[in-house]
Amino acid sequence: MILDKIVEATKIRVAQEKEVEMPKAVKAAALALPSDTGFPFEVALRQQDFNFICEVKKASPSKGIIAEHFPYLDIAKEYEVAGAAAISVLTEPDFFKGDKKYLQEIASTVKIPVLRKDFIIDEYQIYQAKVWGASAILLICACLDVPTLTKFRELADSLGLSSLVEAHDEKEVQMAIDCGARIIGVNNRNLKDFTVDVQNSVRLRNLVQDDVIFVSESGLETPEDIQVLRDNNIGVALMGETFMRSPNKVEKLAYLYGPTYYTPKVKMCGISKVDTIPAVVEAKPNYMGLVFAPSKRQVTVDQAKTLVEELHKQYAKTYSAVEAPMNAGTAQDSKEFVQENPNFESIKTVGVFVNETVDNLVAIANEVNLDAVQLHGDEDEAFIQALKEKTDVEVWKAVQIRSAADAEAWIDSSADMLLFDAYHKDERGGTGEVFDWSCLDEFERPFMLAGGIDSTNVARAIRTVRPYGIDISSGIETDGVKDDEKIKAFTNIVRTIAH
Ligand SMILES: O=P(O)(O)OC[C@@H](O)[C@@H](O)c1c[nH]c2ccccc12
Repeated sequence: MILDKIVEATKIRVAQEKEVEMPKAVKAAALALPSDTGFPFEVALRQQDFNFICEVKKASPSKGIIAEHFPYLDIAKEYEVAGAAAISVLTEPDFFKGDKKYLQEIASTVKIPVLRKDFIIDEYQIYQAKVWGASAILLICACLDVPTLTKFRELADSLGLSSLVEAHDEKEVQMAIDCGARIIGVNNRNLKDFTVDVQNSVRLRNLVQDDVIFVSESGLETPEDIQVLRDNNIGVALMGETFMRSPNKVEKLAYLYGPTYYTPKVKMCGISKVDTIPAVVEAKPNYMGLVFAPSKRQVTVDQAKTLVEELHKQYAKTYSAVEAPMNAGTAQDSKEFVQENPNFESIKTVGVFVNETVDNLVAIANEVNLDAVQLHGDEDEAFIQALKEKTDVEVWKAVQIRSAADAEAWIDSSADMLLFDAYHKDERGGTGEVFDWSCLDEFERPFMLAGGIDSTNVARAIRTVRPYGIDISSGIETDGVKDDEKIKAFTNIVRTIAH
């Protein structure tokens, strides 16, 4: 049986590895690392909607070589961009052509948690996983007894590593439960004869309580497969081969998720140079943000005026010729055309302010021709109401989020839009920090999501938070300067995943 062979080979491998790196040293290195990790692997798998663990796998005993060309780091980065919740990396060398360096490099490159996929039979391998940067390990019920599973899970816990405990049948699911697993994976592939049956995880789902994370593993290929899992109360899929064989993993994951049924608005914020306008016009976000408050992206009223004029001029030049009908001769015709063609909707401009007076806000909004003002300071509800009496431009309120209550406090605000950002005790925004989006799970009002959004997390932001819109600033910059390529890449990702 293949599993026995793999376990035998693993024993030999571990013995050899212990010769090279002394168990004592590996253990000490693991213990020197922080154990208060917050178990990011589990947090990731508990996000709203459905979550994918995408696997980096060069070969397998059942399929032979899966990826001749194996740019493992690019594959992992693409998984992250695509919106994977976590990445699984094979480190088993003899049957799966894995390598510890794949895990080490991937874990130090991506921000999402990484699982060490191997045949763990010795505590030594758990310390290794920690040292190499994993957030989780795999424990296979077919290789270990319950006392050992328990011991290994507890060791992993003490290091801040999560354990995905893998089962294949009723008996093994019971073993997983008995060892106290918080994550149980049911393998659809029988490791004894390689047969695959996607229904296997569905069949065993009800044996496991709802507070345990349940993962369906192996042999998953189509959106229909994923739908079957969803319909059966399974929220996580672990997939390797299907992704490894897909040339475009962002498209593949979007296809497996299915339509988002909406497209979030995009606001590109902190535009401060005329040079950036062509890229903005080309990307066609819904909003362009100009920062009037003190910031490295601050613009003066005059600069803002020039930027807005330039935006409107270049926008008209780029799109009107192509999209407006030939007979849109009169101003009235063009206006009607614009009204009837939502795609033609121009890019609106939003000014960002901190504790500015009502009079100044009104004056600047008029002079610069802003469509909205976004208040990032201590402005309260009374201030917003006073401002709304003096102007027709939209009033947006930015709120820093530490808890669900911070958002809930604004649910009845008269602000036209709320924008949620990371909390910072000194800064008013644009720090590039991501906050705990689950604070917004129960929030029932449209909002813009801000705070450290970039190409690597926007897919997850859209799928898990479903915000009315996305606000991006540092995520489209390189070294503090807006980057045309990042603007383009970000726009492409949003278009690929949201439809
Ligand atoms: O490539 P697939 O069919 O999507 O399967 C991925 C993963 O489930 C599979 O690689 C796997 C499941 N359990 C394992 C244990 C060891 C090695 C590999 C595995």
